[in-house]
Amino acid sequence: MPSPPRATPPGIDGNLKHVVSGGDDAEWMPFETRKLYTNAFIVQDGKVLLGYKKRGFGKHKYNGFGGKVEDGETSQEAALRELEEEAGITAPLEYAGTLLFLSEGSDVAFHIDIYRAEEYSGTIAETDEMRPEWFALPSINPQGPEASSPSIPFAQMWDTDVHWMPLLFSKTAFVGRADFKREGDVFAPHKWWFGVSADVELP
Ligand SMILES: Nc1[nH]c(=O)nc2c1ncn2[C@H]1C[C@H](O)[C@@H](COP(=O)(O)OP(=O)(O)OP(=O)(O)O)O1
Repeated sequence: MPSPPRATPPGIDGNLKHVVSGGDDAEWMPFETRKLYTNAFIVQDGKVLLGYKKRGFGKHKYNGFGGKVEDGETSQEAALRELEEEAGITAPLEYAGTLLFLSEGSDVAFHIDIYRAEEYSGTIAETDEMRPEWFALPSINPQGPEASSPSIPFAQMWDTDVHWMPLLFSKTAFVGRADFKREGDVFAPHKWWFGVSADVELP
């Protein structure tokens, strides 16, 4: 029997409606402070641009392009700067959602504002940090040109991204939280919750 939806976790606000949640019954991890980050995705012609992270935390995973919001910057300014620094392009980024990410052993919660755009300018370029690659969305037309791109490599991404990416692709603003436990060198998801504003009609 599916378990009932969990209550909205601590640290995320608003009048929200549950979409998906899971994990074990342990408490949500406590945190002292919140650090602001960004993550940006280009979604175009049935494909999404992801970057293979070559160094740093999250190395060897595919992700959007992003990083820390610096002092004096808005999150959107940071998202534009990071997209340019990591993929060499600029884009009319629009807010798409917020993810609160916690990892065992740290009292800092990463508050990640997620952005998307359907067009970009400039030439996509590999950088020291990221190798950009296009992947076909799950809902592609098998006869379309996008079908020649590989499928999104969820097995090589942060494990809970598979739960919110459909909301990103359907342009449904979402909010969620994912707590990860440390298992040796790797981080394993232990509890997650994603939702949307209570007045949103889900596709
Ligand atoms: N798609 C994603 N799903 C997820 O669950 N957690 C993510 C995530 N993208 C980033 N995180 C978490 C993990 C990581 O600790 C933190 C910061 O992520 P980033 O890799 O974007 O930042 P960087 O350390 O590269 O920052 P900069 O050095 O400023 O570029 O946010």
